[in-house]
Amino acid sequence: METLLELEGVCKNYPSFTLRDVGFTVPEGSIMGLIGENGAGKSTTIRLILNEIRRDGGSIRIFEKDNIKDEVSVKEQIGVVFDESCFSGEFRAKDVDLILKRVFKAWDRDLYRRYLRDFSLPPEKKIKEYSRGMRMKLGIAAALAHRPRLLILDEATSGLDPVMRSDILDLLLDFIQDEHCGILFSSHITSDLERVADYVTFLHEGQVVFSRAKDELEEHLGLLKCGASQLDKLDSSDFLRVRRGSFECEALVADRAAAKRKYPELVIDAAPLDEIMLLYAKGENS
Ligand SMILES: Nc1ncnc2c1ncn2[C@@H]1O[C@H](COP(=O)(O)OP(=O)(O)OP(=O)(O)O)[C@@H](O)[C@H]1O
Repeated sequence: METLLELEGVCKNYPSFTLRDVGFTVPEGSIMGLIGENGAGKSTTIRLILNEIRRDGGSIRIFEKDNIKDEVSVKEQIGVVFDESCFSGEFRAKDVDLILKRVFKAWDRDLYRRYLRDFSLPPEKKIKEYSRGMRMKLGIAAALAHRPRLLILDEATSGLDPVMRSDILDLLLDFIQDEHCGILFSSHITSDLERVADYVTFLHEGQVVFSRAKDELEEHLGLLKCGASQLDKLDSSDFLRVRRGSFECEALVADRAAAKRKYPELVIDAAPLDEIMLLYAKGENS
């Protein structure tokens, strides 16, 4: 199985933010979810992959080629969807067709028109007259109509209603039916990632906390809940992160089965992605 995208030791320094040593891979036939709180570095990572900003260290390989040296050829096979439409509001969907057929060698007009029909997007209407969901769907149609192997979505489902989000997630699942394709999908809507992602990379304050198969996370990580006095009696080396509330405390454990054996009297459930994010954002080291 080929690796579609591979980041190794990627760094970017801004005056008040550093993306440090970021690494993860997206294999063929899979969806990688990139999660993290606001400002964690998700968009910065995506902009580095697309060579829109200069990286300060590390390497990025797309289809096993360098993302800078081979930028033109790799971009021909990448579809990108941002959280805001990148087309002028004065354009119509039919103008996007005319523009992108000059940009991409593999632009498929029939496929694009089929997406417009399937998504109920009127080709004659100005984009500024579309709803947010319609603009998002137009972005997805445009990203898919040149038949990319790698689809990159930056917060593409945020601000959409559950029905529209569900449609888009179904479309993504459909896209990776072709096992040579893959998706990098950044979102802070953890339930969307829980539904479709095969792998999850969690960015926190510019660093990767983990990059693992979603099933593995569900199987191994655990969320322990107990009172403050009880927590103080437990072995803090078992915990990755701890959050102390006035009534209840939560601790994230790396090995749920081992923690259950050690503390059979306590409730230790699987840790949902939003709880993991919360514990890293608001909790403390044990
Ligand atoms: N051009 C820039 N100059 C300076 N700082 C920047 C620039 N672009 C981004 N940053 C900073 O980098 C940090 C990470 O931003 P980024 O947009 O990557 O986060 P994010 O995880 O995508 O957040 P969100 O979920 O809110 O979109 C932020 O602190 C931001 O202020």
